[in-house]
Amino acid sequence: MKKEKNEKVLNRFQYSTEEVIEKPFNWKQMLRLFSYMKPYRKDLLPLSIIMVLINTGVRLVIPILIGVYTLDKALIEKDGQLLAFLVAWIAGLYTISYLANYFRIKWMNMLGQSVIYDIRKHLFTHVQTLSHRFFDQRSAGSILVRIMNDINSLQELFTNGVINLLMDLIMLAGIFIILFTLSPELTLAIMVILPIMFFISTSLRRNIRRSWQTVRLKQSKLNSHLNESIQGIRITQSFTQEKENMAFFDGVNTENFESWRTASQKNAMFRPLVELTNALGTGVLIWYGSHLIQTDAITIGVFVSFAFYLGMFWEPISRLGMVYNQLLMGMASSERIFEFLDEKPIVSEKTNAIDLHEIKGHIEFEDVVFSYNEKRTALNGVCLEMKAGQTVALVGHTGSGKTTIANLISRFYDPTGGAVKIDGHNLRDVSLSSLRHQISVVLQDTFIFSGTIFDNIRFGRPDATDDEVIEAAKAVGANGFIEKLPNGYKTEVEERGNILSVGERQLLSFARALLADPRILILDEATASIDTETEMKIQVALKTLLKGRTAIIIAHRLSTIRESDQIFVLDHGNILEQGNHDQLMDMKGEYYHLVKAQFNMLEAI
Ligand SMILES: Nc1ncnc2c1ncn2[C@@H]1O[C@H](COP(=O)(O)OP(=O)(O)OP(=O)(O)O)[C@@H](O)[C@H]1O
Repeated sequence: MKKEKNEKVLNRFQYSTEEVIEKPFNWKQMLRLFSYMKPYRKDLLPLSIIMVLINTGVRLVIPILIGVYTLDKALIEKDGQLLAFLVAWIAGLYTISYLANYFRIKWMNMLGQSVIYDIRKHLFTHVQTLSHRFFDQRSAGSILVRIMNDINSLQELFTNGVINLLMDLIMLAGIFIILFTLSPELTLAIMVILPIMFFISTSLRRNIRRSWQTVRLKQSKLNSHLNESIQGIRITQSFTQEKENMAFFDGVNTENFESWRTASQKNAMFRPLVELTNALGTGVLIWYGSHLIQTDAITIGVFVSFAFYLGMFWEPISRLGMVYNQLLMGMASSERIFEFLDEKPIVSEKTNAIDLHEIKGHIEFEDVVFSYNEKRTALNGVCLEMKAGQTVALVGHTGSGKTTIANLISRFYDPTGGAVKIDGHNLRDVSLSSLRHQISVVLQDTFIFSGTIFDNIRFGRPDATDDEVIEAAKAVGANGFIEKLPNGYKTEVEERGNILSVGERQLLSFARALLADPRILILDEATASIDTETEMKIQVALKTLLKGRTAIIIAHRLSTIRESDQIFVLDHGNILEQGNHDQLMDMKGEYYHLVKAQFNMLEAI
């Protein structure tokens, strides 16, 4: 029984994680990704490449100077002057290599960070233009993951990968050419370690990286659970679900721990294996190299140069393996990023869209049909007219289409059939910003942004002065509670405005809307019950807010409905009745029954 209960609880927590971390190489996608480097092709990119070339060239030359020239020539021939000259050159070259490396890292990091900054900005700007339908189909978390994690995983590729690839290829080619020139036999002999090195730097490393990826997935699951638990703590406590919650947490925490243990065990194998391979290479060099010295096939200087180059082998091979892995990961991440970037807003502006100047606020729905998806129609040929300056109430059962009508007026969606017109302009022909600039939407659940009360009210009109903000707050009766807050208008409120009550948040959103001074106001009245005093304040505030503009209210309060100029009664996406309160009551139809059932206050009317 207990187990069954737990299983039910576990079903509650379903976190989707985007697990595809690698994709096959795709040239077209790669070129598109690298096109983000274009703005830097005249400064950071060439500068970094020059530093790479200098650094690689210098590092390739130094072992020859040490082995072949210093040992074989200056020391064996006891040429003091040549020795001093070579030592000075080697010291100078090391300094150049150090400086070139310093600037390479500095400019490459700058290039990588700038590209990441640009991609993130591009993606965020684009996501902001997307239609509501895009957000209907995705959770905020999955969008966040793309803007943060997927772009982060490209960071290494751009910061180190791309340019290091060039450096490593030149370095490896350079080492081989020099080694072959010095001694082809010894070169072939020490090549035995190459396949092992490639194996370690690609397969083994990928295996380790996948294990770390699993750790990250487990961590994000843990994060999601923690987030949900803290957000929903009040509900958890009131339903006494702490034990079940803890059991689930324990499971995710253990998974996280186990995945970490596997990854760190694999990781621990890496370094010793690399060192073992290096030791194998050194063994071959000593064994076969000393044989070649004895047979006079090579000099001691060549032997020493070989030892230096052998030490330089690992770094480029290891990094090539890493870049390869980064490229595969970059493919998966960039595919997800491009999927968002290629998403077109469903509600788009025509190229010759009209800018609506000061509108009057006359709204018409002409035979409007709309569905969110193929399965169900939300509006079935709705015809309605709202005259400029009128207050219109939309009433009806839940799911009858009230919010949909409001959404179409703001043009968050386009109708599937028919037309929505404002002042005679079909909304399909007007520019979105000029339309939305003149409409304010006040939602039931007022969104409070983190910032001060000032910032929150000013959201609708960022250029408003402090005095204008205070005036708007006074007009809707919000000034009283704001002044009682610890820092008045400068009080910091959190993301969801937890320190404010439902009624206070409503008043704040009224002040925000009043300050924006829209021609059309869409208001989804809060359903939450609030105390009579606040209720009265809200009613008074509403009167101020509605004055002089067209207002569409998704009404839940009888007092609001009664004072409306017109009421539309909706049912399953159709307008059943329309008129003012008295007319509709006289009809004794759907409205009459709705009022009777919902408000149970007929006697009072
Ligand atoms: N984003 C959406 N995607 C798919 N279907 C939706 C979406 N929003 C609403 N619907 C569906 O469209 C129909 C009308 O919904 P709408 O939100 O307009 O109703 P409503 O009258 O405002 O209801 P409520 O009073 O509960 O807010 C409902 O069947 C609803 O399930």
